[in-house]
Amino acid sequence: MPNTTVQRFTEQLRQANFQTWEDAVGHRFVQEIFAGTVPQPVMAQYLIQDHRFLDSFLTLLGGAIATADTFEARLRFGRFAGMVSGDENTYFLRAFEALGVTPTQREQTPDTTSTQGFSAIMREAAATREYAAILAVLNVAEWLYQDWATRGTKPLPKDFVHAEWVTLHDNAFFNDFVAFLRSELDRVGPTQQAIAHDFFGRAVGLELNFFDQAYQVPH
Ligand SMILES: Cc1ncc(CO)c(N)n1
Repeated sequence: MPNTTVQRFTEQLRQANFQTWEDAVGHRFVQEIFAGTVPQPVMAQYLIQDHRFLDSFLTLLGGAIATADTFEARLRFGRFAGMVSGDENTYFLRAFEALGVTPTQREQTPDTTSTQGFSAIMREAAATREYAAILAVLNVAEWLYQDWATRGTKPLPKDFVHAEWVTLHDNAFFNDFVAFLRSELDRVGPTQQAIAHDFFGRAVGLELNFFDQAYQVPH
């Protein structure tokens, strides 16, 4: 019997980048987060870089608020921007404190090439003013993180720096938001396939590089 199942558009995007996606969600960093064994210099480097990622990410969310075609979508992006600017940002500040990362260290650490790459692709996606392009990057950032965070084994490590990095990406609010992002891209992506594939594929590559580059510090 012919297989007549039509895959969701977001599933097609993931399949088109399957190996890179799997390499990212199964990365050593993810394994060590669940084991509670990420070396301190690696966690510090990762979070310094990721706090900058968050800044560009908020720019992209602003683009989503501006280009979404429904009020309901704008409200959801607005609520998510509130969470990122609140709970998630305070996690970073508490983690820097616990890891002994000083403001000077944060300032003096240069951007890695993947941080620069993320900043550039998020600004590029926002500048297209194409909702599908913006959604493609948002989907990778949030869905790929939800995927690794929900695949790991419980119980979580005791240390909040490790445990909370999992729970920030595996909770009811976050899971709902990822479901919303996917349904939006399933809805608007099929008429914007080329741009959606382009941004999605590049963002998956950057996610893998981002994990790799956290280990490019002495540890
Ligand atoms: C690099 C990266 N990708 C995705 C997320 C999830 O928002 C994050 N915090 N950092």
